[in-house]
Amino acid sequence: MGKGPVFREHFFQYKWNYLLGAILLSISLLFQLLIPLLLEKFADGIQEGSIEVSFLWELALWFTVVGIGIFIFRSIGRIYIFRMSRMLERDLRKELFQHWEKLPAEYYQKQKIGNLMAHAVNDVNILRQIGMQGVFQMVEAVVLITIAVIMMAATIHFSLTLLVLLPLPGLTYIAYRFRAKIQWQSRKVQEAIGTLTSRVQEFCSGIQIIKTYVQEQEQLNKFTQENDQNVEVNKQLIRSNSLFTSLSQGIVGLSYLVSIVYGSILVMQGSISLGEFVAFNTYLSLLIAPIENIGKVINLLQQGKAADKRIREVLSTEPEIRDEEGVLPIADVKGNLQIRNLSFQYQSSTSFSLKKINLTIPKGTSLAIIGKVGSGKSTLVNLLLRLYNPPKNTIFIDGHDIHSLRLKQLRTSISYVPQDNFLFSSTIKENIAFDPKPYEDILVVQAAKHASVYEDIQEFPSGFETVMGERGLSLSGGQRQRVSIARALIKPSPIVIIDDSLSAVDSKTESFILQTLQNEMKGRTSIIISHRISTIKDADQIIVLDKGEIVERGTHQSLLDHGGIYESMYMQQMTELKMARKMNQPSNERTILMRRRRD
Ligand SMILES: Nc1ncnc2c1ncn2[C@@H]1O[C@H](COP(=O)(O)OP(=O)(O)OP(=O)(O)O)[C@@H](O)[C@H]1O
Repeated sequence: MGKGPVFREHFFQYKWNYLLGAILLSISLLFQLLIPLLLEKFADGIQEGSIEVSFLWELALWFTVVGIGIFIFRSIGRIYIFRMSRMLERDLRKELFQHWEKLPAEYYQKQKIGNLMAHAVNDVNILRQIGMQGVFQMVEAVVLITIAVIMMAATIHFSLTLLVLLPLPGLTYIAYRFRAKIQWQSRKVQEAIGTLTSRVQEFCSGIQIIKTYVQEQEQLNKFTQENDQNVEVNKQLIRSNSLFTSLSQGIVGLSYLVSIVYGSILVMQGSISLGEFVAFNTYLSLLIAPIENIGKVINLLQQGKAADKRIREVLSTEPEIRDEEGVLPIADVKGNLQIRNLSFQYQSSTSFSLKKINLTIPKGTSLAIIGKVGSGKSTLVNLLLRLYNPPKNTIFIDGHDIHSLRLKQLRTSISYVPQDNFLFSSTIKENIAFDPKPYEDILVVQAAKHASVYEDIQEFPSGFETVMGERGLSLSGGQRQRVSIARALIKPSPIVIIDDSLSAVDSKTESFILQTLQNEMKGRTSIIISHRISTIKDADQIIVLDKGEIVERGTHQSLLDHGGIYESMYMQQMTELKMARKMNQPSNERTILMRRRRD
C-alpha cells in the first residue's frame, strides 16, 4: 500500500501541539489588534483637546500591557509551532535514513548521490518550512486579515475599506510569482559560488599536474568564465528582487494613497473621526505583510506538494532484499558452502555475469578464485552475501538455501574484505572494531598485528585513536587494505571472504599476511579472490573464471600440470617477477602485476 502524504501524517500526529501554538499566536495577534484602538482613542483625544495626564498614563499602561502580551504569546506560540516542525525534520530524516539502510546496493547504483542528498536536505527543508513559516503565516493571515477587515469595514467605513483593499490581492499574486523566481535564482547564485569554490579546490589539488602540463591559461579561462557566470546570476537576482520590491511597494503605496485621499475627505466631511482615520491606517499597515505572505505560503505549499511526493516515492520503495517469510532460526552456522547451477544476470545488464556455477566448499577449507577483470569474481561474492539476490536454491550454507536464512545471520556469519577498502571517518580502532559487538582493545591490537598493519598504526599521531582524514591523514592503498583485513579478522565468523585485498601490498608483506591468515583461518571456510597466483597457490581448491564460467578447477599443482589458462598466467607472472628482480626494481613488481591485471 502506498504511503499517505508525509506532512499530513506529521500534522495530524502533532495536531494538538499545532493547535495550542495557533491559539497562543492568535492571542498575541489580538493584542496587536488593540494598537489601532488605542491610537484611535489617543487621536480622538487630541482632536477633542480632552487629553489629561492621567489619560496618558493609562494609555502608556495599555501599550505596555499590549507589548508584553504580544511578546509572551507570540514567543511561546512561535516556539510551539517551530518546535513541531523541527521534530518533523528530525523524524523524517531518520525515517529516510532507516529506509535507505534497508535498500539494496543496486538501488544506490541507479541513484545519484546528489538526488539522495536533495531528498534528505532540500525536500525535508521544504516540509519543515511548511510546518514553520507556512503554519505561522497562515494563522497570522487568517486572524489578522479577518479581524482587521471586519473592524475597518464594520466599525470605521465600509466603502473606504473596499477601495483600499482592491489593489492588495495584486500583492499576493506578485509575492506568489516572484518567490519561486527569486528562490530559483538564489539557488543559481549558490551553485555559481559552489562551482567557483570547486574550481579553486581542484586548482589547489591539481597544481602539480596543471603546471607540468602548462595549463595555467586554460585554467584561468575556465575560472574567468565561471566568475562571469557568477556575476550574471547575481545580476538576475538583483533585477528580480528590485522589480519585486518596486512592484509591491507600488501596490502598497496605491492602497495608502486611496486611504489617505479618500480618508481625509471623509474626516473633513465628518463621516469618520481623526481617531478612526488613524486606526484605519494602522489596521492597513498590519494587513500588508500577511497579505503578501499568502502568496509566499501558496508557493511554499506547491513546492511542498512536490517534495512530499518525492519523499513518499523513496519511502515506498520496497527493499528487494529482505528477510523472507519462514526464515530459519539456525542456531549455529558452521560454514559448509555449496553452489548449485548458479547463473546470474544484473538487472541493468544484457548478459549473464555468472553461468552455471557448481561448487562445494566444505567447512574449514579454502577456495581461491582467479580470473580476468570482469570475469564474475566479485559477483559471486556479492551473491553469497546477498548484496544482490541470487536465484533460489542455488547457494546453500550448511544445506540451507541462503534465502531461508535471516539476512542478519547470514552476514554475521561472513567476514568480508571488499575490493574497495572503504574506511569511515572515525578512529582506526573504530574502523577495525566495526561490529555491533564491542571488542576489547587487546583484540583490536591482535587483529592489527595479524593484518600486518600494527607497526604502521603505531607511527600515526594518536595510534589507534587517530581519526581518519583528520589533519590530512590519509592511508596508503596498502595500509587501507590491511586495516580492512584487520576488520574482517577480528570478527569470529565461520566464513571469510577476501576480495582482491592484497593487491596493494608488496610480496614480503603479502606472504607474512598469508601466513597469519592461514593460522587465523583454521577451521574457517575461506574464499580468496586475487589476480596474483602467489596469493592463492596454497588454497585447497582453485577455480579459474572466464566470462562468468568456471573454465578450470583444481589445486595449484594440478592446474599447472593441466597446462591451461592458469598455467599460462603463472608463467607470465613468474617471467615478469624474474625480469623485475633482474632489473633490481622490487617495487616494479606491483606495477607490473597491476598492469597485468588491467590487461
Ligand atoms: N552492478 C552491476 N550491474 C550491472 N553489471 C555489473 C554490475 N556489477 C558487475 N557487473 C558486470 O558483471 C560482470 C562481472 O563483474 P565482476 O565485478 O563480478 O567482475 P570481477 O571478476 O570481480 O572483476 P574485477 O577483477 O575487476 O573485480 C562484468 O561484466 C561487469 O560489467
